[in-house]
Amino acid sequence: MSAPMDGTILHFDNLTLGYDRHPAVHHLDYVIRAGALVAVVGPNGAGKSTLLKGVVGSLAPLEGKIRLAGIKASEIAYLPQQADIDRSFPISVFDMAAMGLWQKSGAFRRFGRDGDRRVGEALDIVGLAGFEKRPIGTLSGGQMQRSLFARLLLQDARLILLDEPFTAIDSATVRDLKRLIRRWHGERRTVIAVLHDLDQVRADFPETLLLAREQVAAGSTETVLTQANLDQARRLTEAFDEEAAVCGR
Ligand SMILES: Nc1ncnc2c1ncn2[C@@H]1O[C@H](COP(=O)(O)OP(=O)(O)OP(=O)(O)O)[C@@H](O)[C@H]1O
Repeated sequence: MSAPMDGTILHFDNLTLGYDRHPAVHHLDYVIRAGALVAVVGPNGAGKSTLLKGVVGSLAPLEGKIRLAGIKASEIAYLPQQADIDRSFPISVFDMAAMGLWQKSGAFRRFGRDGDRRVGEALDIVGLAGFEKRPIGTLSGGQMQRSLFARLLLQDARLILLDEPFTAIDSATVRDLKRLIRRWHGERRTVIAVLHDLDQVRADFPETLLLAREQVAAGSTETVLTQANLDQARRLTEAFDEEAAVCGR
């Protein structure tokens, strides 16, 4: 990876994101270092998915900024929540994974034998060798998640965003996918994952951003995931007014 060891990759500057002028995340100031492995946690509705959507550019800030440092938008890979993925799309496991190559080379390029080999290798790594021709609609939840991780592998991205990658996934798949995340971390890629299982966060993610529409705490996981901070996040999320307008803070 070409990212400097102590460089930053992503800056949130007084960031407010929302829908129809109603903020879902507001006044966030935080910096992510290149190579960091960061969990984003918080109660339901805390704005975690919204934050990732802002980073991939599918939601423009209402206020403030998201700044990428030293990377291009095309170097970001994004795994949406399972509920947001249309599995009725008639595409094979092979072609789904191969989409990971497009981002670098353009959608209509043919990849030839080298591309086919790389897709095969990625499917092998995620444990889906032999599934190449299966329509994605016939996969189990865990198999589908494995095929999406194969796509991420092929994207070869420097910043990887994962929205609830382990929700409703069997334990063997979780174990295998965690291994891939560790591999990405070892390769100095930056990984940001929205997670609900705090034991998982404590075990595998050194850094945590605790959100409740605003930042409650951020930094080393141990200092962020205290009972006091978690209680505060719950109180703030419960008290949030869904109809609130963007404030002038
Ligand atoms: N497309 C949308 N249009 C309007 N409001 C939305 C939209 N998507 C999310 N919201 C609202 O924004 C707020 C934050 O939602 P978000 O999905 O970011 O929360 P979350 O922390 O990811 O929650 P969960 O843990 O339940 O997935 C919620 O009040 C939600 O209803």
